[in-house]
Amino acid sequence: MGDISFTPDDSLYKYRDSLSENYTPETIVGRDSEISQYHSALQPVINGETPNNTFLYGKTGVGKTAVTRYLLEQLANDADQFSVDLTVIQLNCEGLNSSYQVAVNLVNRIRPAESHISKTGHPQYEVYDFLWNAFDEIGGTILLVLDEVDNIGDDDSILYQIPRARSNGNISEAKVGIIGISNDLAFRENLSAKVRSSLCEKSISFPPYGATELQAVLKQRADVAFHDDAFDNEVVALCAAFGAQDAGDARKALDLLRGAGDIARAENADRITENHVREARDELEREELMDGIANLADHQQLVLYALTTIEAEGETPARTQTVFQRYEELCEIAGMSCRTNRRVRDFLSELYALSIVESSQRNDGLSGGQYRDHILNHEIRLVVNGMSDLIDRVGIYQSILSTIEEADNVMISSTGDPSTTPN
Ligand SMILES: Nc1ncnc2c1ncn2[C@@H]1O[C@H](COP(=O)(O)OP(=O)(O)OP(=O)(O)O)[C@@H](O)[C@H]1O
Repeated sequence: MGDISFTPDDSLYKYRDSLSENYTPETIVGRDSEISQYHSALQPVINGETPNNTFLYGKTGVGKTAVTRYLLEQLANDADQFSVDLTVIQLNCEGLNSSYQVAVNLVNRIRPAESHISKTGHPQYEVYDFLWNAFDEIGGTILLVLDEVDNIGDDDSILYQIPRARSNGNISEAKVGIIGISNDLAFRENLSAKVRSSLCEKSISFPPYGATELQAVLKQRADVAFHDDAFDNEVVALCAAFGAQDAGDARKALDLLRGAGDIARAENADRITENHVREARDELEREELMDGIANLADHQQLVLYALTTIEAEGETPARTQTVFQRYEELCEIAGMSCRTNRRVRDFLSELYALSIVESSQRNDGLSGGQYRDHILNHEIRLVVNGMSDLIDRVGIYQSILSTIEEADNVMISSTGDPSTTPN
């Protein structure tokens, strides 16, 4: 075996970790309006007043956590300077789906390890009492940052109890404010009126990033991550343009830039090109699609297989009924019993929700009726690749044969073995 030693390779990257999730950028760019609203929501803290309960909402990767971290750090510094007694408690509510569990976790977060309470052994009122006492013991101003707050799904919500605790006489020393964060856009609308009015005294919406904002975010990181001559503005602009197209998610745009850097490094290139970005995007799209397809149940995959074979015949967009007929045919080939027409319609809606399929509502001018038609949202070869296990079991449908042969040829030639490379 040849030399397998590892040597540091820093011809491209100066500090690759700055493109990772855990890196905190020195400043936040492209979120001025949200920062200004958030700043005024937090202003009472520094005045020694009761904090506003504030609710942040927006899709994933739009800076809710980054902006919160940035402002709370500044607030903690300024609180020190103006002798405001401030304590910030952060809790991610993922997996905590009742107020009871949230209250237990908060109590244990505040108490030292030796006096933690059991996760099930106390009645709810007792856990709340522990919590009020814990708050009063801390005293001063307390900000509770509850990330993924939409997990808490009960009526007698802690999101209602905490804002009321002072006026109800449960706490006397501490002034507690909640910062709730959610990427479930329907959560706020579905809250009961009483919870909404207490939790959402200030609501701040974080819209998806546009290309200009993403460009600023990426440029700032690229300057830290790469050597000056390893990238140019076109590369950053292309990642930003793709990012804006893909839901305006900064996390994905950063992943794309890092992916492009990694491909360039693997090729020993001394700078990142637009081609590296396109390759990285292909790779990320493939991974995402693979994950999406791998999580589908067999019949959902069969419906996707049906649409894929129709697309390979050049017959998409295809109506639901056409997809259903091909699905029936595939079920028969596979020796599986079919689901109903209605179930297949639901499967298509789910594939649409996962962005695997694109569907549109159409009006039939002559009959005045309405129907939906469907088309793949990705290249056939990627979808076929993601369904390879199912295709192995069901068999290769005639219309996708050439796609599979082409993919095999690519794989054979990429092995670099000239004896097996077709001419
Ligand atoms: N305006 C910004 N300036 C600099 N970096 C940013 C900005 N917005 C987001 N980022 C970076 O993008 C990534 C995702 O952002 P963040 O975690 O804040 O998203 P989020 O809205 O909280 O998403 P989620 O709901 O999934 O938690 C982080 O690495 C963050 O540092």
